[in-house]
Amino acid sequence: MSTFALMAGGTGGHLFPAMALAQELRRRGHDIHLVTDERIAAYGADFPASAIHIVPAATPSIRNPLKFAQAGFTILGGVGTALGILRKVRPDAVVGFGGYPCFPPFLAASLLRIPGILHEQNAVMGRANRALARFASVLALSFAETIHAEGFGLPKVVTGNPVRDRVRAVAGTPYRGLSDNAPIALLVFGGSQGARAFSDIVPVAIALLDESLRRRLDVTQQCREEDLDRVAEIYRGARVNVDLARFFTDLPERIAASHLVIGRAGASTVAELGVLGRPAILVPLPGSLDQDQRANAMVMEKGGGAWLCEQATLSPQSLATQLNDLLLAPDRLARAAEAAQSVGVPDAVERLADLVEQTAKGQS
Ligand SMILES: CC(=O)N[C@H]1[C@@H](OP(=O)(O)OP(=O)(O)OC[C@H]2O[C@@H](n3ccc(=O)[nH]c3=O)[C@H](O)[C@@H]2O)O[C@H](CO)[C@@H](O)[C@@H]1O
Repeated sequence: MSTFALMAGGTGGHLFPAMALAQELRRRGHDIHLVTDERIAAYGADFPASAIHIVPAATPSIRNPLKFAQAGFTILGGVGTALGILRKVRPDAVVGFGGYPCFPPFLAASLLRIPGILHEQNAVMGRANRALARFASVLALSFAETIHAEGFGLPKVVTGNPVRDRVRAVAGTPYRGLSDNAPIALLVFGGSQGARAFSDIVPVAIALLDESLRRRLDVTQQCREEDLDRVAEIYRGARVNVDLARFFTDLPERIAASHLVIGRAGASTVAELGVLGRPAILVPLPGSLDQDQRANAMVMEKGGGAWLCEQATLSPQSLATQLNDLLLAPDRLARAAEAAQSVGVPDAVERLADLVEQTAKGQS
């Protein structure tokens, strides 16, 4: 039995792959500790670890010198806290999943000469991971082609992005094709924090569809708290069945049950659509520094499993036209479902767990 410390920023995107790995390593009899930030309270209630350690972290902002200095002190404090934790836990290896909260503990592990695996979930290597690469023993990638993953002189292994047991439990559910006049399950979600743009655009687009399509729709939509009432009102006016929530804990089952998904293109979203094999309209989060979601969506689109739509050109009218075309073309949806599945990596978690065990034994 070995002990591993997993390090991940406390939101869904980084935390869910860490959770998937923790589940697998525990099945293999290992002891797991999680090192994260205080946001864990919202997402990590059922994280399988013998202890969850909170380490202070900050995102350095280069534009503001005062904030930059403050962040520097917080990070130094975080390294100190992490050194104390790691000396006590004595992990055989640490695994960093990216995000600035990983920075202090991963650095601390390197100071203590504990082998470190970095996992990148996106098709663009994130800034925190790039900054940490020189302290790592090996880099695990989700996509064979990952932008900015070159030049670190590190061994690289393509493992895929691990998905949680809850996703794996429904993998293999066959895609139910659309048939004439039968209900249509449409799932709309915006990543772990919801997407305001989907509340603005999707219900209005659906209200523009022909009545014959609208009455067949069963919509599930994740909405931010403040948008729930206005979105419910639009669906009510359009006489469309809808299930709205701020966060669906049973999202994997809902993805499996859907005919079509409208989503952002965060790394776990794309990995889950692949493992479950469901067609999607992907609208990458605009304005992010590295355009990581755009790169993730492009992998899925290239594989034939999704249609990439830029938010800048998405309007209720354009979405209504696209939905109308797709929902009246069951064959296109079924082909895209199959193509999405061929992009998925269902055994990513085993591959990553193998790599972690090998690295701890010094075999990587
Ligand atoms: C705004 C932001 O920083 N986004 C980043 C964040 O995405 P973010 O965390 O939003 O998105 P991801 O797609 O990676 O993860 C969302 C996760 O939440 C789950 N889910 C979502 C809605 C719901 O109601 N229920 C539910 O369980 C999904 O199943 C999925 O597992 O991390 C990703 C991985 O580094 C990056 O690609 C994103 O760019």
